[in-house]
Amino acid sequence: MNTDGFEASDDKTLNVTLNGLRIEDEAEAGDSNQATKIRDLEKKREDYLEWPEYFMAVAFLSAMRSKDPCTQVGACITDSNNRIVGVGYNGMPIGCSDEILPWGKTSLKPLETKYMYVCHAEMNAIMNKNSADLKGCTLYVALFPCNECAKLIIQAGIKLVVYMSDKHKNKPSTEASKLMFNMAGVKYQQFVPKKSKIVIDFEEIDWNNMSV
Ligand SMILES: O=c1ccn([C@H]2C[C@H](O)[C@@H](COP(=O)(O)O)O2)c(=O)[nH]1
Ligand SMILES: [Zn+2]
Repeated sequence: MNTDGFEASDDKTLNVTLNGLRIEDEAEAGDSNQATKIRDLEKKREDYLEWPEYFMAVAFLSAMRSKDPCTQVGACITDSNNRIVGVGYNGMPIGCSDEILPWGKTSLKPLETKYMYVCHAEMNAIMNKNSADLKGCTLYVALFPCNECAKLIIQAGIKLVVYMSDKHKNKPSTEASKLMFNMAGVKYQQFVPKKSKIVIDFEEIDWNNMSV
């Protein structure tokens, strides 16, 4: 065996011993791509999701549950140990049929628009909490919270809001949220993704390269 842990055998098969396991490869001895690939399996991955990206991705995944035809919003609340303590997305209240309540927004009759009924993602994430309280927690959310959600966030004791888009930044509701956050000492910061894409392609998962 050479110093790389590779063993050239007579039949031109590359035999590699990793952690006591013999990995046999069809590649010719000296195939450096294959050698690099196998060596990479011994090192810690470097392209894993960092916490903020993971939590924002959970918020976006949750948004995919929303039945709102125009805007799907998701939220994810985490504690100081990086544990997820609540997730939510915009939807109709429990027991109120989302087949019957309206999803439109253009009717001149307020009762015939979704705005009268839909629970915002932030509200649902707070209500869905699985810990005793949310004091000192962080909320990851797709849109900068409206003033109603800002009140809930403050009352829940959440201390940091990480948002993706502030497309409503000129709306009075956003101004009110910021005013209240500033007064209450809730910090907010825009999320800057390090990866432009996070993809889960069930058909592309390479099970052969996983030890599960
Ligand atoms: O902070 C927010 C703001 C909005 N939402 C929800 C409420 C509605 O279901 C949609 C907004 O609908 P538009 O058609 O874009 O007016 O988003 C939320 O969950 N959180
Ligand atoms: Zn809201």
